[in-house]
Amino acid sequence: KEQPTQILVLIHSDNGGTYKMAKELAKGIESQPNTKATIKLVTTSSNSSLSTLPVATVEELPTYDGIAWGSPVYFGNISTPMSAFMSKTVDLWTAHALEGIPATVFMSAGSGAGRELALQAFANSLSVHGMILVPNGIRATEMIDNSVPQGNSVLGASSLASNKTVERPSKSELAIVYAQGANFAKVSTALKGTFVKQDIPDNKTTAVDIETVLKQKNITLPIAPNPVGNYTPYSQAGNLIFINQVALKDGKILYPGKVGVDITEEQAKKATEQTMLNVIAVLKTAVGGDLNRVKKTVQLTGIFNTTPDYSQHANLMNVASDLSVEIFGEKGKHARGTLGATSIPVNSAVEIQAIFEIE
Ligand SMILES: Cc1cc2nc3c(=O)[nH]c(=O)nc-3n(C[C@H](O)[C@H](O)[C@H](O)COP(=O)(O)O)c2cc1C
Repeated sequence: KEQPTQILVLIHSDNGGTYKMAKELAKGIESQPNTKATIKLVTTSSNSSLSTLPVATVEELPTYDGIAWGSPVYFGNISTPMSAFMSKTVDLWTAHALEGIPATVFMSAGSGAGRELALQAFANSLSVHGMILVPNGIRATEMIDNSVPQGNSVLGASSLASNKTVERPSKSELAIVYAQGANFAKVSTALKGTFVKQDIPDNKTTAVDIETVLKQKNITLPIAPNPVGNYTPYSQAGNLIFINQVALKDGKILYPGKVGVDITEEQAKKATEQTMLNVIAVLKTAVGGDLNRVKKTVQLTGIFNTTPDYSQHANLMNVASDLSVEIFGEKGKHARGTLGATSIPVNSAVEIQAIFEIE
């Protein structure tokens, strides 16, 4: 049997409107023989009900037979996270990697103000990549209920999410996006094999999605602790992020005290792990939720509450270093310092100071 036509439905969605459209588009795609639609986000959604959706990497885009792009309308344009994702595709553009791949666009708007401008703006970016734009024309408009406002557009489906005369996306809007998906699948299948799948230069092809790594390794990030003084949870200077954390867990210090006196080394390691998870939770806030933007762990400094004769700081700190490498791979390798202190704020056994480079 021939390989199925693989179509990526690539979206940004925070309130879920774009996602509902994406699901219907995917149904339309899969209504066609031997086609498969995969919905992925450009970045983790702020909506917890979408938190299980996978996040796409830029590098995987040229591996599909077609890409359907979906975004909320932001001021008559594509949304900021969609735009940020698009900005990461320069290497693909240089490599002509998306040339000739079919693309189609759909959007969730609020009032609908500027939505056709926004759909067109989407198409502008995709034209720069030389993708084959597949507009929707007046497909399925004969099925729409004209007694309520509808988000139909010849460029691609849209939804008037804040017009609540009917539930949104409305049945009519869903019918249009379904028809768009079905047509897009036909075009993608027809054009399969007419474009050369490119290898992407440099080692970026091996990039892994950090959220997937966290899930695979069963690592749950805590909620980033709030500052308790006149300072910020992180500070950014250029592309560098500076973070300092102690072993706070749910508002209390995990295993407080002096290593070897109040707590065992095993407990100190648990405290170190918690501290490093706090660091990464804050880092996630610093990169707007997208840990794939972390380019490098630059340096980690571990300060431990120890007796004057203690010498196994490195052992304790390995927990934090291992976690960095486990999560970020090669990019997680770093320079490191460790030292002992007679006391640490709020009687934490450990404090970690961290510096990361981000893109
Ligand atoms: C910063 C910002 C700008 C927006 N600008 C527009 C706009 O120009 N026109 C419009 O119709 N809706 C606008 N909206 C509303 C969103 O497009 C709308 O809520 C959309 O349905 C959200 O999609 P989602 O449910 O997938 O997150 C804007 C929303 C935000 C947050």
